[in-house]
Amino acid sequence: MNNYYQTNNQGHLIIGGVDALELAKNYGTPLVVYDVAQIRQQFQAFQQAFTNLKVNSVISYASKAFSAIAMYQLINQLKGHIDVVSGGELYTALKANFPTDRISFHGNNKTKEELALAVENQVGVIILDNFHEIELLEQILNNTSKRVSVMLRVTPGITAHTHQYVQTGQEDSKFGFDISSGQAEQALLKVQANKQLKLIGIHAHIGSQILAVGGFKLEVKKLMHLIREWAQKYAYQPQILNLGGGFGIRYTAQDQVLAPDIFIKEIVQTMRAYAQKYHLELPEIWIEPGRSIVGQAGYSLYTIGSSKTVPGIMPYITVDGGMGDNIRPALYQAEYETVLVRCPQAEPKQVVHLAGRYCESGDILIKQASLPQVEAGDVVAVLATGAYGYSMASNYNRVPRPAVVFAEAGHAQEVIRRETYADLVSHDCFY
Ligand SMILES: Cc1ncc(COP(=O)(O)O)c(C=O)c1O
Ligand SMILES: N[C@@H](CCCC[NH3+])C(=O)O
Repeated sequence: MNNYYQTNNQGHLIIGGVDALELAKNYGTPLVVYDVAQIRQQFQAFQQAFTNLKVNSVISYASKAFSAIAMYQLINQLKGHIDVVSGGELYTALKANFPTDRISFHGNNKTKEELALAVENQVGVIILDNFHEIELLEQILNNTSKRVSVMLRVTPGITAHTHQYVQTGQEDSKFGFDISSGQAEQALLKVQANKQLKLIGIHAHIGSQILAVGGFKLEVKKLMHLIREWAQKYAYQPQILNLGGGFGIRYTAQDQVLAPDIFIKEIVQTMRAYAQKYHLELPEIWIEPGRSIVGQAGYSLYTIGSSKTVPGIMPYITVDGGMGDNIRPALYQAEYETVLVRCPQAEPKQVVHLAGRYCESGDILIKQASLPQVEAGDVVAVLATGAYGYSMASNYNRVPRPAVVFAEAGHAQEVIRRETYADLVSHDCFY
């Protein structure tokens, strides 16, 4: 079969050494389960890749991919950094007692309150995205003696080879200071003019679910060129180059994935070559992987309910979740694979649309999914749902969001409890 899931001696799917049928029985479905060892392995693979190349580096987990107190605890155990993009993610990290000096604060429209929360909690670095934000931060620091470390997010003018909705490095992007029009340079001057802002690095992020290394090499080239220009013109050289995230994962057999060490080796080689060519010191390299840390470690378990068969039309088999817990198929036409939990290795016998339960025709989790014979009550697992699944979940149709379980070494623990109907109305007020 394949290496993307494991089974026990009863032939059932296991996740983190725990029988997935037991997980479905004990915690109910839909259920999101993470194989924690896989998260650790991915994170450590990025750390090790830099260590092998003797490069100073930071792996900052992009927590928008999956944010939870337990997840921040796990990254802390691994001595990693995190990036947060909202007051809510920051608050969650604070609740997890995540060391604030290892937090990067991102976002293209941080509010004054969010920036103040970041300053008050002494986050490691605020990644500045636009002029409005620089002004807000200056207002917060005014009349204090505080000094804040910042990076500038620049848009390098690179169109990553990925879905249009997850491209971010092209000039026509809502994120960051554009390099070619001179905005990035203006931002540099503005930040340098304020002694309370300490510019420690330059940041760029070209997009997400990128499966080839070419875009990253181009990014390095553009950024090293920029650094040379600023070194010559302003005698300024950033100590850090933050290349963002975007490393792609395997969703289906079509995705040819590169291992972290391949990406990192190519990136570092390119950076070393430009550092030598431009007579620059090699900056410390930061990356912000999100999807590649949690994506393949996550599994969504669903119970099959109704089915519909019309002669001459592909059958629909419906599960008890869908776009409320995984919006990605509807939003990006994302593709997934599914297996029958009681027997993942069973021969496929039918091709069906695996539909969700929400009141939208577009709520199809997998179009043309290959499945063995299944019946109502069977549990299926959709694979590689760990990134941007739960984190983008909604209460559409007032369906409670699922529970999330961490499984490791044969032990399972709920890390986010399932929402109840009472939770759903807990913010409603009588009129
Ligand atoms: C600034 C920044 N860093 C990191 C990421 C994480 O990307 P990914 O989950 O693709 O690794 C994103 C999202 O695309 C981002 O916008
Ligand atoms: N939500 C997107 C990724 C967004 C990356 C954020 N900058 C996805 O599911 O593919």
